[in-house]
Amino acid sequence: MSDLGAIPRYIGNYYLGENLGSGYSGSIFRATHVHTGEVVALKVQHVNHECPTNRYERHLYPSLQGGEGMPTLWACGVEGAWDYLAIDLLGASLDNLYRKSGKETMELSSVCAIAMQIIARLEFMHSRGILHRDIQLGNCVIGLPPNERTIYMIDFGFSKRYIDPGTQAHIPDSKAKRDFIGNYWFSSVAVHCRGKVPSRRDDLEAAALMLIHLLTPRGLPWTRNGVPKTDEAHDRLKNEKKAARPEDLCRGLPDEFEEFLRYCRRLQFQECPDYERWQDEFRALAVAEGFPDSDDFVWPPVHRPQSKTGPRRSQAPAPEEMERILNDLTNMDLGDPVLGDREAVDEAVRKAKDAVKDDSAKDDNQSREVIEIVSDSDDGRIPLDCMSPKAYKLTMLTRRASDAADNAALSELVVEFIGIMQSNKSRMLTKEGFRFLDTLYKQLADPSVFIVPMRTSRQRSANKSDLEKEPTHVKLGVVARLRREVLGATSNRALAVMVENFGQVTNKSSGRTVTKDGFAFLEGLAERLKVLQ
Ligand SMILES: Nc1ncnc2c1ncn2[C@@H]1O[C@H](COP(=O)(O)OP(=O)(O)OP(=O)(O)O)[C@@H](O)[C@H]1O
Repeated sequence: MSDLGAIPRYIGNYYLGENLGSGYSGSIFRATHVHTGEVVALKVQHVNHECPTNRYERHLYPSLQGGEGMPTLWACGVEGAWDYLAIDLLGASLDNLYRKSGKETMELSSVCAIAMQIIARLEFMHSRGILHRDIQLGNCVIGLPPNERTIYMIDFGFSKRYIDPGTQAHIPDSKAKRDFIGNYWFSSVAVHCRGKVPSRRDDLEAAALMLIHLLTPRGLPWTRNGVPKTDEAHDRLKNEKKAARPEDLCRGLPDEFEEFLRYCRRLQFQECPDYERWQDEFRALAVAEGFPDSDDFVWPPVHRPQSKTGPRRSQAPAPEEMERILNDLTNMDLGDPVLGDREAVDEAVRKAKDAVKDDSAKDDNQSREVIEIVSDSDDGRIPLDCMSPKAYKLTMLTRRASDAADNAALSELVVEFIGIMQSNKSRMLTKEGFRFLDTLYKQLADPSVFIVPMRTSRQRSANKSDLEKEPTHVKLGVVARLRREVLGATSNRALAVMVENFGQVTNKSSGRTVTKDGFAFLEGLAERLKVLQ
């Protein structure tokens, strides 16, 4: 830590004012240029500091100039015993904003904006051949007006070039034991717990963990005991981090967060992340939740009347509880046979389903209520009224698919499925999308089950192993082949196998995204279903 008392009042033509923050390696002051009057943030560090981060930053800053959300470097140098950097004066860090809000979690709209902006910042830094390596809330700050909606990256003291400027070669991977670089909370499992060399994927994983942290009451589990003070405590923290499964960390959150974390962890050491795709995913999520189509970070967040922000948790009864309530209602003697009369129930169910058919595209609240009462719970995780519109529509579509009476009805549902997938910016097949394909498969594989609603998942016996045995280049061509072959299919059974293959290949693809070939296959499927009765 710098000796604050020893820092002079003037350094490099700057007059030092208020101390804005002090870190392990130095202090930051609001400072005014003595000739121009320009106000900057002056990062000051003793030249003999054991960890000369200012010196590192000074060499990296020039490569980052001009990027959105990258502070401008106004001056730098050494004066006497002091190494200084004069950079844009910025506003509060995300950490400060989050703490001061006093809320358990950040609003989903804010987190989506943070996601889009941080991914864009990393894309820029990586495009300049630099890794951040210390992504955390304290290193993301908002600008001062008029830039208060922009998030800036600061603190490049741990940053490093991963591309050799001379040879353009990527840094090599290494199994050699190395000191940990990063932070306890958000550094990736590979870097923090397994001692791997950081690369682009690890910056992204840190961002993913940070986003999940913001949406989790009391934060990520391993952050709850504070900074570890002993090696044993640090080891415990690492073990907890390593053991935490994405599905547990992201329980109750929109799927995108779990998908993003898994995606980051699947990336290879030298692989270039698909930054654009993930910015699109979080933009699409925000839009699907009814927020503006913008990555502006608006703070404090604007109140939304029909907010579904924060983790999707609901006050609605658990599925078992709901079933018990319905049973009790059915058994009650209310005089008139209302719920107790099977025929009345069946009639109500039929009407409700008709209403949904008419209204399914409109997200009608009234029909939604009816459906919730007559339908069984989805998977017990996210109640219908808490789902994103895309998830909700796909869930409704799946229910209609399980009740479909013939191929013509299935054909129409496939067309609707295409419509839902294409109306969303994200073409990723979510678990609701997979459920629709599953149901379609079941209907096609065994036509005798038509009309009987199937709510349970079942084991599929078809030749999964054949597909798994195929080499990657064959797999890549599977959807293109399906697209061609679907038009010549002669039975529902053949279509079922194709739907299954399509689901498996998409599930194995890195983005689980429905490609152009995928949509063409689905269109062909809808056509074929009309022909095969
Ligand atoms: N440009 C800036 N404008 C305003 N405040 C800033 C600026 N840069 C940093 N700060 C404040 O100073 C704090 C420390 O900054 P920074 O992280 O760059 O320094 P550091 O010495 O590397 O810190 P640490 O050792 O904690 O990583 C930040 O959390 C932030 O609150």
